[in-house]
Amino acid sequence: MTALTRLAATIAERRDAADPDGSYTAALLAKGPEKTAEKFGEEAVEAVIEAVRGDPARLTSEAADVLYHLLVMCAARGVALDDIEAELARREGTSGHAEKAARPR
Ligand SMILES: N=c1c2ncn([C@@H]3O[C@H](COP(=O)(O)OP(=O)(O)OP(=O)(O)O)[C@@H](O)[C@H]3O)c2ncn1[C@@H]1O[C@H](COP(=O)(O)O)[C@@H](O)[C@H]1O
Repeated sequence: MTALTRLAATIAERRDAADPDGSYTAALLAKGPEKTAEKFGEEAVEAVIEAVRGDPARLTSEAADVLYHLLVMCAARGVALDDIEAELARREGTSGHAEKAARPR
């Protein structure tokens, strides 16, 4: 099991059972899906800033925040890491250029 898989399972547990006083994840989810989306957006912008600045260690840290907040945002809407992995698997082998060219106009 990867750290990402364990993190997704922890987030689902916190969503379904945890006390917001003892869990940041539960406290954030208790504020609603819109708040989780806002936090994801903030963290994504921080990662963009670090990508532009170019320090790999700081970008790694911000990227970890982005993945955590992405999973919390998706959990708030009932989307699991398994669902995202299935979508990625469906796309495997299809070039981004080919997918774009096949879109309805
Ligand atoms: N990976 C993370 C993780 N990454 C970031 N964060 C938290 O995300 C928060 C982001 O900080 P900010 O200052 O941007 O946000 P904020 O303090 O909520 O401020 P507001 O803007 O919301 O007012 C910090 O409290 C970080 O600690 C995380 N909190 C939890 N996890 C994982 O989730 C697990 C469960 O955590 P709990 O739910 O707290 O038990 C942990 O064991 C970790 O594995």
